[in-house]
Amino acid sequence: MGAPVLSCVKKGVPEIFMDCHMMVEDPIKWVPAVAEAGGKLYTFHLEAVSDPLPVIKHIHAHGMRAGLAISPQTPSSAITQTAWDAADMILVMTVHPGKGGQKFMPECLDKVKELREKYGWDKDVEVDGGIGPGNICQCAKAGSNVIVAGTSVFTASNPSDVIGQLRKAVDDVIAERKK
Ligand SMILES: O=C(CO)[C@@H](O)[C@H](O)COP(=O)(O)O
Repeated sequence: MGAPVLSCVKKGVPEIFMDCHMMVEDPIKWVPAVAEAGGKLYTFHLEAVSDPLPVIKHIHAHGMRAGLAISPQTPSSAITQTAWDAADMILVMTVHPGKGGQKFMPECLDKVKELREKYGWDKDVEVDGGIGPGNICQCAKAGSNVIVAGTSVFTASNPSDVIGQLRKAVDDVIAERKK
């Protein structure tokens, strides 16, 4: 899905917040087009760049929030303090990026825990891949507060009920942590 599709979605739903996960080789290249199309959060892969900071600066200069993603093979230690401070969100993939419908990899949640222990709660930590009502509590307890769910929502007989369950699990953990 590229910028032309984003433009059409934005036209149909003007108030939409488009979180754009860019699984591309040269992420800096697509920043202007995605911003122009109405993207609000531009997430790119750490594995695709030698230094994430220039890309993050470019994203911010185009008026978007910047997300930094790590794939299952990349350790949490690859997210440096500088990268954490510069990004608005870290995405910890819980499947190998590429397609929906894959099996959730629970071991990836250790990285969410490590990031929270090391850096705290001043940034969003998103998880993506194989997530649904059956594993959302694990994700939320590990420290993720932004959830991507495809198959579990789109194949549900009542998608809004599934979304409600995902939201509640995250909200409950956040409320518990604030006590
Ligand atoms: O882009 C990706 C994986 O590459 C994800 O966004 C998935 O598409 C999420 O779908 P499910 O894993 O929830 O089916």
